[in-house]
Amino acid sequence: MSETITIPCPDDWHLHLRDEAMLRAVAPESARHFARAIIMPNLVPPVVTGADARAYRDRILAALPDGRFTPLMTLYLTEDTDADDVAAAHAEGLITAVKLYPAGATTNSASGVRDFDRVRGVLERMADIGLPLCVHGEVTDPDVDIFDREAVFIERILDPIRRATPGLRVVLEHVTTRDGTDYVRSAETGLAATLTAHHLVINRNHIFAGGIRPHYYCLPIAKRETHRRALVEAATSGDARFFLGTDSAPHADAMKESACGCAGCFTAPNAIPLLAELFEREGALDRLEGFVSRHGPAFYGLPVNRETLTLRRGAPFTWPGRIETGDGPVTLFDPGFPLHWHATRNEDSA
Ligand SMILES: NC(=O)N[C@@H](CC(=O)O)C(=O)O
Ligand SMILES: [Zn+2]
Ligand SMILES: [Zn+2]
Repeated sequence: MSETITIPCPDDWHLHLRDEAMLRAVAPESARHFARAIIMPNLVPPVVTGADARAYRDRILAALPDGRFTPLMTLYLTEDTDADDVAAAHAEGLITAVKLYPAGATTNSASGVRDFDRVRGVLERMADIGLPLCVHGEVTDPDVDIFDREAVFIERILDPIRRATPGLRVVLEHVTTRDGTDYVRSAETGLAATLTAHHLVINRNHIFAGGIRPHYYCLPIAKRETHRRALVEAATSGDARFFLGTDSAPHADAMKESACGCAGCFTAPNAIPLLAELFEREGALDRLEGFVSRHGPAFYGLPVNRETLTLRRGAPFTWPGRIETGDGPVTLFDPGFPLHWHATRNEDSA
């Protein structure tokens, strides 16, 4: 087995960088292993207009002054989103996608969509101009069991939207179920999915192992082992419809270790070593490059990074249990097994 692998530098197709002190602490962690990332717009207040996206992009670039990381901006879709503003932001290359949060589905989603008919015009315009829609795919109906919300969303909301807007390109974000991977495979074109590192590792038992484990709580919530296996099969299959979106979602520990803890796992620092370990265990190391470096750019119509990243297998990789931020410590995702792959971005392009 080869102990060193060099691949085009990975990209992260779903990332939360937050803002201000948290942004300054977490952005360098992503830039260590990733050349580009799709930046989620769920700030408070959200990134809704082209002007918001420009200002946020500038704050991100100010936090990463060496120019080696490109933020790919998104707009937060609301019922009042202006299709012309979206089209103008796309035309000037300011945004790469629009993000749909069903109102109330997840962290900072209060401004999201309640009535999907009210965003029909924007979705049609996006289909016309080829701008992808990234979707948090969970229904918010409290009568639907939390473990069923993704499957029900696909049937009740996503499939009808895709049928009503045939040219719309959609990324079903952070897929957590076999229903999700099956649905993505059912479409020949125009549909893809991101998979996180943490959902490839934990199932729902991990959240309750010996007590409640707030650092394994994220949305969509981890599902049964059979679903985790479906995600691992999709990630390691070589199918270009599946690619990495870490959904690295830092919250200060005080916000997670609380009577009503926030959802999100912070995985930016160890997602790539973790995926190398996982793909190695699955006998699929040769497919890691497609999953982290090639399938995402292919879907978004962007070039693969010319810069490379080298993975070296060695002594177990150690990372701090938490990083310090201006908002307090943030605990890193612990996969619960040792990681042996050390990743380094190379200065030279391939
Ligand atoms: N994934 C999460 O559990 N949390 C994300 C929001 C999201 O991606 O749904 C966050 O912003 O904290
Ligand atoms: Zn989400
Ligand atoms: Zn997210």
